[in-house]
Order: sequence, then structure tokens, then C-alpha cells
Amino acid sequence: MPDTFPLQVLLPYALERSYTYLADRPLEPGTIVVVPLGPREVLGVVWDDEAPQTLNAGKLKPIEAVLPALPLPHPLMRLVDFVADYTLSPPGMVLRMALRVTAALAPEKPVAAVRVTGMAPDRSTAARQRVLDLAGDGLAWSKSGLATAAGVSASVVDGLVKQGALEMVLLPPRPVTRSPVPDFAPPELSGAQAEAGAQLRALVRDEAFSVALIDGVTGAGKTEVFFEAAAEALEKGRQVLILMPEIALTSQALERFAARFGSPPAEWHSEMSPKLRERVWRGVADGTVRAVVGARSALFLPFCELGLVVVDEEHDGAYKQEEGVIYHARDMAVAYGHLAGFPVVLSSATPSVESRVNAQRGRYRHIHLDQRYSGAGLPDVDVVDLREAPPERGRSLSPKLVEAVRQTLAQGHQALLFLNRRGYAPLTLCRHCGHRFTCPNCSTWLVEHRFRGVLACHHCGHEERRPEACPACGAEDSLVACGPGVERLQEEALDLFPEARSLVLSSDLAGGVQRLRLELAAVEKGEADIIIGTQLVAKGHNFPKLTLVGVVDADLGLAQGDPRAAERTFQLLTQVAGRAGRAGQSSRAFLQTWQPGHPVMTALAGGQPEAFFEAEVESRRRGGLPPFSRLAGIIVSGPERAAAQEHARAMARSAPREEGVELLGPAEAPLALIRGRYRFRLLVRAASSNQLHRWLRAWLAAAPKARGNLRVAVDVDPQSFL
Ligand SMILES: Nc1ncnc2c1ncn2[C@@H]1O[C@H](COP(=O)(O)OP(=O)(O)OP(=O)(O)O)[C@@H](O)[C@H]1O
Ligand SMILES: [Zn+2]
Repeated sequence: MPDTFPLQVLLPYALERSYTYLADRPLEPGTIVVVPLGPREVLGVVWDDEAPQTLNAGKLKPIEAVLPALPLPHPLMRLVDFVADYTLSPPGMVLRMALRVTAALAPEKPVAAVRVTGMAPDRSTAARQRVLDLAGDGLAWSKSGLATAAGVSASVVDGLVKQGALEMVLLPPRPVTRSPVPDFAPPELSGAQAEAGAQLRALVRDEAFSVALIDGVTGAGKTEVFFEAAAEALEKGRQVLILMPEIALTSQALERFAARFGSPPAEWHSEMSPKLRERVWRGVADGTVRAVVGARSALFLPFCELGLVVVDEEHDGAYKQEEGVIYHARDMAVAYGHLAGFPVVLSSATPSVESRVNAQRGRYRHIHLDQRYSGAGLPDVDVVDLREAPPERGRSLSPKLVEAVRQTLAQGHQALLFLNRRGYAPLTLCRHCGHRFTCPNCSTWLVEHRFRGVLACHHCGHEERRPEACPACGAEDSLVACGPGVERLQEEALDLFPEARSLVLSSDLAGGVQRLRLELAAVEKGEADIIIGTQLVAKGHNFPKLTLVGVVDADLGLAQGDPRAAERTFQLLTQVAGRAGRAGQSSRAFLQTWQPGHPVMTALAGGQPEAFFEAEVESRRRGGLPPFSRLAGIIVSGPERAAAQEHARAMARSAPREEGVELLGPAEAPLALIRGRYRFRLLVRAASSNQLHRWLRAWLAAAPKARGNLRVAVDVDPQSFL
């Protein structure tokens, strides 16, 4: 019998383990295959997770086909196993993230091109001659490229092919980007940068696992420092991955990378065209792509020679994927380095408490950059006490901040007004009956987007037109917008500074990433005077003319009442203030707050980040919060409230008792309803990660199974408690 090789195949579905199939020859682990699953044919990957058991070969099904794609690299397979294990997700669901670009599994089609043959056409016209002159360089041209360059229609080129003056040739596909050159344009590094860069280079030369934390003030020039590590890895023939938390951040990074290494890296994020994704995926797999700058999902690209991962803005919450496989890309990057034996570099002006503690414990190399590259000081921070100097009625900017904007504009500089609220107003209510507009699917208010004339839910995407009359009491003209969003702030800015060019930057910008990149470039060139933005503009960007930052509502993040609220607010405000004065001018930041005595505000005003973080670490230690313990959130959800609640209770009742493990809840989630699903939360706390995982596994195995449309999501190391 020919089919005699039993193999394990992992399928990209929510299955707990790989399945056994038969092949007619041994296949390397990682090989991508097509196998039958019930009535369907599905993709799978030959896995090496367990030796196949004794088999009754008669019952096993054969592999249908072996795809011509390169096998998934061994380190990526180990990463998939690790992430599944750590996040308690089915391994198939993690594999799915690595196999998302299925079109890339077929070989890339060669490009059709034309080339001169030397034969003359039977009749020469001016148009034909122009084409032949251009193509006379002997190189192969794409048909459309040649027609455009010669200023003729495609039919002229076709005619020449028919006549035999041009011939069709097939070219191998062009690489996505040229290879970066490690010493293309090394910058002149400051003393501190050079020292930090040398440390990183040494770690990369070791070709072994290590983690370095670059902890340097805003504008310190951390990018050039981690580029040193990248240069070293590229020199050693290794691929480099640079993770960024937001696509909006990548455009400047791409340009700076290109300036440093002679060609841009490949990029990877959700807004790329399918064609480009396909080509980047293949290039990463076959090694023609040497460097990638991307969002968290780039971690699951099939790197064949990965030798360095950089996590820029490592503290950023956007690294946490909150749906499907719930994972933190920074933590998984560190695990990847450990599994595959390469260094990982974390960088931030405001490192997370977790990374700081790891550095303090000596697990991470701690690299400090205390000065801005330009030599300028950090912005002077001014806390504006809203109790003493409130804005005028119906306004958001206090007289002090208005005056500072006025001065800044008079100097010809830019001002950034920061408000982390999209839209026009976070709440619309009826003055007559008090009716509030809430989402029908979520326990949230609808946010007015006045430019588009809609009320929108930021959780489920529900939208409705803003009515003329109150739907509850029918009163006309009774609806009022409460509280400011960025759109409303622009209205105020236009009113106060009618001459100034203002621009709103938020994720609502129509036109997606391309538009956003254009707007950011415009700001960089000084084409706007007042920039009004959400957290999208808070970090990473360099706007050379910006010297004033006004934080409209510094208290916004503090109200959330979770263990990281203070840390996150401090980080965000430090980052946004740090956009000012990066080109060497003196600069200022104003924080409007109702709580000027809050430790976050006093630390920012006093320029004492270390003291703030020391206190944070200490309070986490005292409270037994991470990283001094480990947490997992369990979210039980379902379309019926009672059923969801009862399931959460039943789970709690089935929890094993163990010294050192604590189970809290269930409690109704602060966001009690999202997308029509009622949510209840449980929280587990354990002394160590090992204990947490062991306990969770035992519990989930013994707990009643979620049936019907109930769902149980496990969030290990939760960032969100909503
Ligand atoms: N060695 C260098 N030579 C020339 N310019 C540099 C050098 N290092 C840094 N710069 C410039 O200094 C500015 C700040 O650098 P960079 O953006 O790397 O800071 P950062 O440390 O990442 O700050 P943040 O954390 O605020 O994003 C940039 O405009 C950058 O081009
Ligand atoms: Zn909603």
C-alpha cells in the first residue's frame, strides 16, 4: 500500500489538537498541505507535536495535495505552539493567524513583458518609432509601462508584438523592495546614542536570546539607536522585524529606515492591498525581504532567518489583541526571542511597569538615554487648575491655554490640542425630557459625528442619523451635545483663531492610511498651525515646528478605575507633551485638570518620571498586582443576560481551591452589553505565571462547557477590565 506515512497535520480551526493523515512519502514539518475534513478540503500544516499513535491505517484519510509554498519555518511553528499554550487558545486558531494570506501559498506569477527583437515593423509611424526607440535599450518593459512612457495607447504596443518587432517574455516577479544596506548612511550618533548602539550591536552579535530595554526621554533619538541593532543583524545576514503600535506611526519610520539603509523595509498592517500582502508574505518566507516594519500581526509572518525583533513604544496598549486569540505582541516577541535564540529590543520613553521591573530584576538590559538628541530641554509642564481658571461656558479651552496658543501662533510655531475623544460630542441628550441616546446593541452612549451628521457607537459601529426631534418626547430643537470631542474643539479653535489653519487628526479621517500619511506629512512641513488630535498623534511623530501642547482633559483616562489607569495616563501625557520642542526650541505643555494634586499631574509638572514609576511599582507590590502576581480575566457572554450570568456562576462554583489562587466574581462587566451580548467577568489571581496556567487549565477542563451561543473568552495578563 503506498499511503504509509502517518503524519500529524494542524488545521487552522478551533480544534484542540492536530489530526493524523497519511502521506505517500515523508513530509518535512511545516509543509503546507490540503487535507479532507468532513466533506470539505482544507489547508493544514504538517506538525511535529506528538508521535502518531498506533493506527488503524484503514481509517485514516490521505493528504490530498502538497502545496508548492515553502514549509513554515520551525521557529514560527514553535511560536504558534507557545502562543496557544500561553493564551489557552486552540493551536489551530493561532496557526490561522500565520496562514491568513492564503493566496501567498501559490507561487507568484511571472510578469509578462515585451522586448525588442531587432525586426522592423512593416510600416513605421511616429508612435511606433517612439516605442521602439524607448525599448531600444534592450531591457524588458511591461506593456503598460512602455505605452505610458512613449505616450501611446496600448494598442500600438500590441501592434508591434503582432508584427514581430517586439516579443513577449516572462520575467521573474520583482522583489517587494531592495535589500537594505547596513552601512548605507550611518548617522552621526551622539555620545549616549553611540554607547547604547554599541551595547545593542554586541547583543546582536551574540546571536542568542537577550532583551534590552531602551528607556530614553521623548526625542532622545531611540530610533537611530535601534537602527544600530538592525544594521548589525542585517550585516549578519539575519532578517529584522520592527513592530510599531499604530500604522499611523509607520510612515515616518519607513522613511527614516530608507534614509538609513538605502531602501524602505517591507510594511505589514491591515490596510495593505491583498496583492502586496501576498508578495510580502512570500518575500519574508523566501528571504528576499530582509526587514519588515509592521503592526503586531507581523509577528506571525514566516520569517526564515529572523535575527532581531524591535518593539517600539513597547508600553503601548495597541500591542494587545483583544479579540480571537487574546495575546500581547510585546510579550510574545520576547517569548519568540527565547524560543528561537535571538535578541529582542524594547523601546519607549515611558516603559511599562512590567518591563521596568524586569530591568530592575536584571532580566532585561536597561539602556538609558536621558537627554534629547537636539540638546533641547523637555517641555515645561504647566498644570492648569480648572477649578480656579475654568473655560468660558460651553468652551473647553481655559483662558491660560488660549493665551499660550495665541503666543505660539504669533511666533509662527505650531500648537497641538490633544483630546482623546473622537467625534463632536460623547453624549447627546434631550433638554426637555432628559432622554440620552444610547446604542441599541451596547451599554454605551452614541457619539455625535457632526461632519457626517450621525450618532455612532464606537464599540459595534451602529450608526443612526441625528434626528430633528427627540424620539422619546417629540420636542423639537431640544437636543444638546454634551462634552467635547475633537470636532467640537476644532469649532472652538476656528472661533478663537479664525486666521489659523487647523486640522483634525483622528482615526475617523476619511481616506484611511494614505490620507492620514498625507496629513501627517503636511503637519511636518508646517502646513497647519493648530493640530487637534486624539491619541493617534500623541506618540512617535516628529513635528519640527510644534512647540506647544495643550491637553484639554488630562483626567480623561483616570476615571477608568483599573489598576493601570494612572500608569497609562502618565504614559500618554508624557508622550503627547513630548511632541513639543523636538527640533531644539524651548517648548511648553499645558495640562487642564480638575485634580491638580493627583500624583500623575504632580509627577508630570515636576518632571519626575522615575519617582512616579517607583511609586507605581511600590503600590503594585503592596497590592499584589502584576507583575508581582499574575491575572487572567474570564469574560462570559451571551445574547441572554440570565443565561450568561448563570454560566459565569456555574463556572465559579466549579473552580478548584488552591493555596495562592484567588477567584473573584462573577460581576457584571463595566461594559455590560457589547454587540448585543451581555457580559460577565471573573478575575483570577495567582502567585506566578506557572501556577496561573496550571490552575486555569484544570479549571477550564472541569468547568461546565459553554453551549449554544454562550462564549467564554480567556484573557491572560489582561490590560482591559471593561
Ligand atoms: N544621530 C542623529 N542624527 C541626526 N538626527 C537625529 C539623530 N538621532 C536623532 N535624531 C533626530 O532627533 C529627533 C528625535 O529622534 P527620535 O524620533 O528617534 O526620538 P525618540 O527617542 O524615538 O522619541 P519618542 O519616544 O518621542 O518618539 C528626530 O527628528 C531624529 O531625526
Ligand atoms: Zn454599539
